[in-house]
Amino acid sequence: MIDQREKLLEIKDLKKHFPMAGKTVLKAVDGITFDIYKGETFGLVGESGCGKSTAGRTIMRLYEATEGEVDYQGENVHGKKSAKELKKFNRSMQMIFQDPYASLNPRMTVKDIIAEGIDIHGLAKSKQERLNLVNQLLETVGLNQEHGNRYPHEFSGGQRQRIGIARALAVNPEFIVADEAISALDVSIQAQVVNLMRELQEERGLTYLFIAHDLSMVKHISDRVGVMYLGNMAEVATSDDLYHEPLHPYTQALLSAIPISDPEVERSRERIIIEGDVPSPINPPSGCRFRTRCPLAMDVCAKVEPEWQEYTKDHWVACHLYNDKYNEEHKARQAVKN
Ligand SMILES: Nc1ncnc2c1ncn2[C@@H]1O[C@H](COP(=O)(O)OP(=O)(O)OP(=O)(O)O)[C@@H](O)[C@H]1O
Repeated sequence: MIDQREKLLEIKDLKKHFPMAGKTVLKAVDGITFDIYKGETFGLVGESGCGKSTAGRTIMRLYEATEGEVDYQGENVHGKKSAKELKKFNRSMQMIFQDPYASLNPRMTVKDIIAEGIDIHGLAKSKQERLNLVNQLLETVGLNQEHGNRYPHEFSGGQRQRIGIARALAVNPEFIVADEAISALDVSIQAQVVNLMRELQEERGLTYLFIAHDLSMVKHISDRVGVMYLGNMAEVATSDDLYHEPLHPYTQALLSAIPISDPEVERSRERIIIEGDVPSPINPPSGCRFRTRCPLAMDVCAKVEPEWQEYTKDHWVACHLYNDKYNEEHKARQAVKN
């Protein structure tokens, strides 16, 4: 089953650097490599500022890549394209934002907001067809026709997110980047929006890149999860593997911070505290970027950047602990401790 998956996107050593004052450069995304399979939900997590949104936007071509490739069904979206090809990409990939209020034009009716993509891509032949499409979309996301004549401020956060989803669906995309799409909503509303997104995924075969800062949020939604740290990918695995057998010390620390409802288990488990703040992406640490906060850092971690390797099937990690050449030092230290 797993080997029949079709790659929708191949992200290859993707970099997005922002030029700052003088000659300084902010390395928001600094060489990430992973695939997204057709029909799956890929969760992307990490602390604030680690580059998740920038990665999502660069994958969608909202930002030009500094280096690397994003192959969408085998074609590099950052390569040279004709206007027609660009339009095709823009239609295939849509984005849902964290704050639907900020991303919905307050002066436009919901009907016109949803119809924007339909107009741009000429998907309706008449006014009536346009209206029919909008009404269908409103129903698809659990709103009704009458809502189309209202303005964004008349809706709750959850309803606004539904409008954002309807707007994204209007052009029949294959791939949707949901950037912290449910983070600002109440927990019960989050569940409703997630259920809607799941239903839409099943009905339309959608592929999601689901960005969130919180591992517990993506746990139930994602087929696979990528953990980012300071512009790099630390680990990618299936949700099950990531939650049950996390390899990277950063993932282990993030997971240990998720509260468990069973007080007995909660009391007995070991919490891994990550000391200090995330270093600056303008001047990231040498070698492994996590080493300044890593409880298991070895001498080599300051000198050599860890290789991105598939350690076990479908489980990728960038950490010297999983490289036989270097982990002798770790084993020796563990032996002394025990
Ligand atoms: N347009 C920009 N120009 C300059 N720097 C930027 C720009 N966008 C993001 N950054 C910087 O790039 C780094 C990564 O930001 P990004 O928003 O991608 O992180 P994130 O993981 O999505 O964080 P958050 O969850 O807080 O949105 C941060 O240091 C941020 O300040």
